[in-house]
Amino acid sequence: MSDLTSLRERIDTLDSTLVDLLNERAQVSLNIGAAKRKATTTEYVYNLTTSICPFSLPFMIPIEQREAGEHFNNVHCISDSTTESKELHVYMPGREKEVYKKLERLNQGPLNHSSLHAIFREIMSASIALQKDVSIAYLGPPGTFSHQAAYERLGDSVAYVPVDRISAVFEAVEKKQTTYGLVPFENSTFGTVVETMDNFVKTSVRVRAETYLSVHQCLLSNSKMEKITKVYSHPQGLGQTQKWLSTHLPNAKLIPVKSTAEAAEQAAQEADAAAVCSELCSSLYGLEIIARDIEDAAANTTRFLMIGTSSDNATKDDHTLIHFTVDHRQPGALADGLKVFKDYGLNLFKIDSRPSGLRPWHYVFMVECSGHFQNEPLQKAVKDLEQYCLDVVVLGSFPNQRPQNE
Ligand SMILES: O=C(O)C(=O)C[C@]1(C(=O)O)C=C[C@@H](O)C=C1
Repeated sequence: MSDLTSLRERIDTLDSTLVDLLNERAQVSLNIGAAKRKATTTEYVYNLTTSICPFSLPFMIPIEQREAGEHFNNVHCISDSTTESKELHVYMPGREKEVYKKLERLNQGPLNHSSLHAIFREIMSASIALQKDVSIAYLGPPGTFSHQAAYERLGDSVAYVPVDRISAVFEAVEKKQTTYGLVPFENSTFGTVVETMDNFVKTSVRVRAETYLSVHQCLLSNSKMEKITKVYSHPQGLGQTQKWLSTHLPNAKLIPVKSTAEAAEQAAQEADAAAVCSELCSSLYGLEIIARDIEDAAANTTRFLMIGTSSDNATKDDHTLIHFTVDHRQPGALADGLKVFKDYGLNLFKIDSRPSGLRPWHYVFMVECSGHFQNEPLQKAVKDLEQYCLDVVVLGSFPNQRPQNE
């Protein structure tokens, strides 16, 4: 027998063991699904009859009441209680983070970590789909960076639903048309995605997970570089490549559209047009790659948030997103409000403000801090913050997934 034949026989035997093991794992996952279903029903009955959350007010007051000023001194805490616990949550970002960490520890090679990660991404994707039909809405059409980020997170076994605006991602989750949604939150070069922020201020969805994607922009077109007169992209795409575009295409008209993949779709239909988008759009929309890696900053990364109807349970390393409006009539209210995070040892990572939409020069502040809303320090901080605010909304907690070298 040749070496090759015997080595292939060895692979055949191992494959057969792998299939058995994968199915054994899948059966355990089905049992986990059944256990979660049972726990969900029990938890629901329990939470309806007891008040375990210190802030057990409804999560979000209707926008009409806010506009009428009926939102003063309201704290809305996301708890495991009432309506949200009726749902079976199969995507557990905290548990997945633990699984991936354990795999890295166990892995002695020759498989590298990222190959093992990709294999287990698909194993867990299949596992999720066995427990429940899962779908995720993203800013489409197919080929956007949102699409890629969602796929990297949830793998091949769930359904991907493209929508045409970021607000439609929120809507799909709110109306339970999809299980989850994925929205771009901030880019390391071009900053906060304001459309996402504005939707967070008026939504009832909760943050479930975060995910980071290295973003490499390409210039795609079916025209030669010297013939290009217009460039389509999402404002973030144009923003992340502004130096490159002003150097290489100083006279081109820059046209913002709703997404990078829509830009590719548009550029494919017009002469002398190009799109700033992902390389993937080249094959999806039939465009040539004119230039690769045209982002102005080498480590161009976009951070996305996965939204759903609830957050996952606390892990050892979580972040929480909160928005609040301060009472301007109290001097120093914002400074006092921010100090509560320090008082409870909670690190502040990010603070943004947006017009509240209620009246001119009135702002909603969005902060991201360490900690989980299920844990005492954050619960106490939120309670103290209430003293300085007209309204406090905890948007959710999620495991910290920031790449370690950043
Ligand atoms: O541990 C769970 O809760 C599971 O549902 C199992 C499992 C897995 O296959 O390992 C599947 C999906 C979750 O996102 C995390 C883990």
